[in-house]
Amino acid sequence: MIAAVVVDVPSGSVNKTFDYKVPPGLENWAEPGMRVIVPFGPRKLQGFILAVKQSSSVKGIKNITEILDPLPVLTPELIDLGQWLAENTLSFYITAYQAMLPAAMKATYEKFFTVLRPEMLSSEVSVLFSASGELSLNEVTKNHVHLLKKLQELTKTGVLDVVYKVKDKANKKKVKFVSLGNKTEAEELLNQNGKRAEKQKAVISELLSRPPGEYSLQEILHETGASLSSVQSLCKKGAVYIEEKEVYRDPYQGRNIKQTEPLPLTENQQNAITPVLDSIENNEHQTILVHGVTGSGKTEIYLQSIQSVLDKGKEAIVLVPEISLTPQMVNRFKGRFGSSVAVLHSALSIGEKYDEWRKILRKEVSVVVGARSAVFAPFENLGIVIIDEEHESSYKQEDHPRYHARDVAIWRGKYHSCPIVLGSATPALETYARAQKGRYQLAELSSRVHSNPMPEVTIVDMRDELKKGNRSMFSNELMEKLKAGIEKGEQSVLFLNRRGYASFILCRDCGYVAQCPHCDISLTYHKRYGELKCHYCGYKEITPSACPSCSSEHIRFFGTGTQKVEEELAKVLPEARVIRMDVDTTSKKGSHEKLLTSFGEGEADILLGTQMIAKGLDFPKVTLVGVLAADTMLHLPDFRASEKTFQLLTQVSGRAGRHELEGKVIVQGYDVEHYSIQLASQHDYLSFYNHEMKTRKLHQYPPFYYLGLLTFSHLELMQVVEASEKAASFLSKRLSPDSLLLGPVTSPIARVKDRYRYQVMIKYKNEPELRNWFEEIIAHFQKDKSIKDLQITGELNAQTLM
Ligand SMILES: Nc1ncnc2c1ncn2[C@@H]1O[C@H](COP(=O)(O)OP(=O)(O)OP(=O)(O)O)[C@@H](O)[C@H]1O
Ligand SMILES: [Zn+2]
Repeated sequence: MIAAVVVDVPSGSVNKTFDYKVPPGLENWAEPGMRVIVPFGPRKLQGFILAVKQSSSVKGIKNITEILDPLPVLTPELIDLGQWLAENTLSFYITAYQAMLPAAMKATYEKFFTVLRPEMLSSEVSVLFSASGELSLNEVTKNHVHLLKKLQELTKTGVLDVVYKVKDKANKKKVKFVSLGNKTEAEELLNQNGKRAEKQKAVISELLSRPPGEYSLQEILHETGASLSSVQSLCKKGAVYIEEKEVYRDPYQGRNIKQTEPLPLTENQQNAITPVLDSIENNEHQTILVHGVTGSGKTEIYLQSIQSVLDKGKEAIVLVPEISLTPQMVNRFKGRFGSSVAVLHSALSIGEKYDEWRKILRKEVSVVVGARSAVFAPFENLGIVIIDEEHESSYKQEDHPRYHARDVAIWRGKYHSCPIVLGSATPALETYARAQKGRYQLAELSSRVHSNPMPEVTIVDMRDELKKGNRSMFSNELMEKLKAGIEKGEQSVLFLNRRGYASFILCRDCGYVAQCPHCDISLTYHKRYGELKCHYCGYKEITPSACPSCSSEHIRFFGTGTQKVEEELAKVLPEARVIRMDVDTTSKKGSHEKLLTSFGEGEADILLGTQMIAKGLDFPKVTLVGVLAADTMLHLPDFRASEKTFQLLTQVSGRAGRHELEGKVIVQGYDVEHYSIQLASQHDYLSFYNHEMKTRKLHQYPPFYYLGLLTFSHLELMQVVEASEKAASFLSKRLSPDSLLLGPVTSPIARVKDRYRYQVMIKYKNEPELRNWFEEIIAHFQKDKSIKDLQITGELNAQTLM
């Protein structure tokens, strides 16, 4: 039996499968989708079996060394998907497959010495080896460095061998359980006297008082105050059993989640859910855009769609943006579907993620709620994929493999003949355009569930406030409304748009701005640590007390951070109880949830925060939303700047007046005439869409054109210039007349980590060969020995130009 294996070497020359023999003992075991260890040149590497066959045309093939999985970790579907993914994102097969699995399963190797000829070992060396004849290199370098040279010699002369083993990053969690052993033995113990026996008796009585079964040893120790050794001696006497078992780490353990029943749908919801239910009923793939204003009850539509998928014995994936994967959101799914829900997001530890993922693989759950990569959940009977806030840029991975979760979902929807539901109050332009063209079905929810109107929005031009003599960061109207809210016992959300609003250090005398010495970007000020930090490479320095350029002392922190807003608030509204949510206050695990819970329980009047409070929150008492600096994102060098501004303003505004109380929104900024701000304040998605589509058409941007992007980076400027010029001229000879070639030009961020960056952009409608040309260019420079260390990334459908 022969296995075709892709190995863990991300390089163009090995981006294919290699044939290996399956040793006789393993023939009944080896299956496509399993991870294996194979010899590769002098190394042993991890790989995936993609196919098995009877014979190979390759001569002298080697044996598989080890099979790592008892069952395949990639389903046949995922094996196909990985191939498609690699080809469409210009990445290596191995990278695509690894992206589908939890990080814990990615290979890290530990080297071991093993003994081939024990009789040749001196006693000094032989004692180091474990009973199984292994000694890890790690152990040697830590504790027996002086023997390293000797061990290497022994390896050269064939006394020892070196093997590579994959280290399981997520050591399975084991827990000790205790249960009652021999009952007469135990009861007899209760009658004994003696001080030491007291604790043992307590353990016995505790176990006798409970229904027969296994109880966590830790819990029993805690309950009885007994020590581990006293339970161990009970165990020796046969009165109890101690057993160690593998358990799942459950991040949601002990949480009290209220079960919810399906709500009777409103007429609007009924209309919107119909195409979804039809698609489920008919086992027919459809992509359905649920375009519903904020608070229109999209989540209830998701929940009831999932219910009907589960009723058919199928499985569901729900994707939510990382940032809104809040406990509030998770509880809505756990509250309806209980323990059949697995949750995957980046706040979980590597081990927790691995455990959640194994529940999916073992078919112990049928619903997954997770961020982007949950789209690869290894379900085999998928009945629906729901993408909430489908316009969010976090659904695009900006690293290899550069996939968009929406594309992957639709691929899987076709494979399983099931619906893909895209939900948003502000769909991406691309998505809405497809819905208008009929490629997606459109379901509209134009009003809120509770029959209150959309909140009224007032736009305040802060230049006018300044003219009126108001120098604070809050307009008069916002102040009044905040005060009124506190008096009425209602709550407010204050949103500070941080993106594009760097807090930088500026010299008021010479205009010097502190810049990263390795990247063309200004350093961000972190008050808490008194340091300046580069968000691209992590470079840090102490905040200077005088200007490094002109020595002036008037060097000051500029820009507005949430901390500054909080300080200001304390001055002008001392009576307000404020909860601040930003990266600083939520860095500790669980703090995010704590802050939101206490806000939900009315322990604060104002929730102040950044992007992380813009979405998904549903608090009935919030009647006022204030937006500080609505316009900052408009000036980013990004053709989606207007779209992102519109989406964000709509989302934040949507937090106000979601239930019985009426909502009010105040939007502050300097460039407030901009159509994205004006139309967001009128809750007018369609006009925004039409306006923005005209702009995109005029400037030949998506969705009218795809953006192909080749980015070159190198430590030397001349190298990137030359290489990108070569690539541009190669492409210009081949592109169809309808396509546009732009560049080479410097990237919007011209240097990152000391590497200069240049890019070539292609705007195209139909260019079936583009992928091959990109691959050719990349392969060409990989082979070219005269340019070392040139990095090229290619994208066929770039989302940003950064
Ligand atoms: N049919 C219904 N009857 C009563 N209440 C409902 C119904 N459907 C939804 N709701 C409630 O209405 C509120 C708003 O719904 P939901 O949060 O799902 O809106 P949404 O469309 O997801 O909004 P957003 O886009 O702002 O997140 C929630 O508190 C939800 O429980
Ligand atoms: Zn930097």
